[in-house]
Amino acid sequence: MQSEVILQADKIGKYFYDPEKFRVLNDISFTVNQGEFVTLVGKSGSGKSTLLYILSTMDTEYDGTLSIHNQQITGMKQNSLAALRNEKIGFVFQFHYLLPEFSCLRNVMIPALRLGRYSRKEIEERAYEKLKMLGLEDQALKLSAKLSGGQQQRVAIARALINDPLIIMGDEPTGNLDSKNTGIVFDILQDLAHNYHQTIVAVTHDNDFAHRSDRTIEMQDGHIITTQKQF
Ligand SMILES: Nc1ncnc2c1ncn2[C@@H]1O[C@H](COP(=O)(O)OP(=O)(O)OP(=O)(O)O)[C@@H](O)[C@H]1O
Repeated sequence: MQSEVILQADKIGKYFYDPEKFRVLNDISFTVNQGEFVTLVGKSGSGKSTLLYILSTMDTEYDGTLSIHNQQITGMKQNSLAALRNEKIGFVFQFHYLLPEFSCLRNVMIPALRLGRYSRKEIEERAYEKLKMLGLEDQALKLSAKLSGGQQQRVAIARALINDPLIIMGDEPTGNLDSKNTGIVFDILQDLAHNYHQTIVAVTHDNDFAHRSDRTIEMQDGHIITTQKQF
């Protein structure tokens, strides 16, 4: 069965001024299919975060075109983009950005409350389901600040999943974790991709993490230099 294309970047380019104009991304083209777990790697300064920011629809100043699930994103108005982002993209960052005064359940509910598609009761049930999927059902009512770093990152993954996003974007999702928790978070992401067809694109500096993903896209000086399947 042919997988659907979830993300398509076509000749993405970007300039910064520092203070002279310089090209930070040049002619970046690739596609990501449903259920693929792709990592973006490359030396510091190669343009990974800049690219992820564009792919996440947060930066709209670039050349080329970006499509998500065959919908052209480039040129969309900011308010439509914000709605699309909340509904279709889940984010997992290096730092979990959970609200410490709220329970884990409440933290996970937030993007769904913002989306406004489900009743509060349904949202609560969905949030509980996602926490259960990540082995955190016993922690649901605890304050997020009371959890360990690894558990907090799993709550952040549950929050990223609450609206059943088309794609999860990770910006160093294990950058703040020890090796044991890195392994746990990697296994969760891989399970989501392989068993739930969740599409994932993550920037990482962790070679081991990258080598275990389905495909690495390596960047150098704003170009893609290799894109290789991992076996
Ligand atoms: N807002 C900005 N204004 C000017 N230059 C910038 C800006 N943001 C990033 N840069 C420059 O663009 C280049 C790419 O930066 P980027 O953060 O995308 O790299 P990266 O590969 O993610 O690096 P790291 O691995 O260190 O996070 C670098 O030379 C950086 O200094």
